[in-house]
Amino acid sequence: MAAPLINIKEVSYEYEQTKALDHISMAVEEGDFLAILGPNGSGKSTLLKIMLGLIRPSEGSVELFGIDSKQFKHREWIGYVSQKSNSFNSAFPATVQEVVAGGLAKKTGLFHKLPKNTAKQVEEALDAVGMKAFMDRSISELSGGQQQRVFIARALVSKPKVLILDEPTVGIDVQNVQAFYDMLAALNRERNITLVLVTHDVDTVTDRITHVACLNQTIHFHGFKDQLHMMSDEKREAWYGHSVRKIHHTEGTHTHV
Ligand SMILES: Nc1ncnc2c1ncn2[C@@H]1O[C@H](COP(=O)(O)OP(=O)(O)OP(=O)(O)O)[C@@H](O)[C@H]1O
Repeated sequence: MAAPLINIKEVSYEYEQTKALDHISMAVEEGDFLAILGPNGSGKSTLLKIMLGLIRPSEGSVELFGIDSKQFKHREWIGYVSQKSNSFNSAFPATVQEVVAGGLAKKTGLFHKLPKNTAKQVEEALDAVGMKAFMDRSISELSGGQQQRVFIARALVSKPKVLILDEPTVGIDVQNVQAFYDMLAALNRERNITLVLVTHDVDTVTDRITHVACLNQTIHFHGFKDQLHMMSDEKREAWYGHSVRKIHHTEGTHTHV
């Protein structure tokens, strides 16, 4: 069996005053569409930074594509869309295709006119997120949800195998959240991109996701999304605290907490 794309082994992480992660073990397999869920301050961003190799665990180890993360050289295999990617200066003068091409800038350097091959890659990435028609528009003219799609295209342009998204639906209105998840699901299924997304909004978990990890310093549940309702009351309480409504699974549509 192929090695997991991301394998977190007994990882703990401590900031100066705070223990953010406590002996976390979890694996992300090729083809997973995983949502990491947890309340504010539960360690979600810290876990992402560990997966991305931005910080090193205080204890434990991480393997990426079967290689110890300290030796791992193919950072371009892991794309990242940060929480703040679309909170840029709204007067930013770039076009959509320039923003997406920026995802290749490390490889190609800065350019005034896109080389032919780059232009094709940019077009493909925009097509994957349903934004090809907006190629020549100024990024500042787009809605929050459209900008988020463009930033996903920017991460996709270097053809990552895994895409990690930190709270991608923030700033997208309720009516468009489902369409946004449809787009992510198409990337997952049709383009075989493994997806890991983080959110504290449990209501955004939809049928599109295959796996769920419930994090609050430790992992309280990790498995198929359909089994989430089997989590015991004690576990749920320990995970999310007192404000949690009981998880129920309604005719295979949404999973609410
Ligand atoms: N740079 C830092 N220095 C010190 N403590 C930090 C730092 N970053 C995070 N922490 C602490 O570590 C814990 C986990 O934070 P983290 O940002 O990983 O949580 P989160 O689940 O992503 O939260 P949110 O949903 O609010 O974004 C919190 O108690 C936080 O205060």
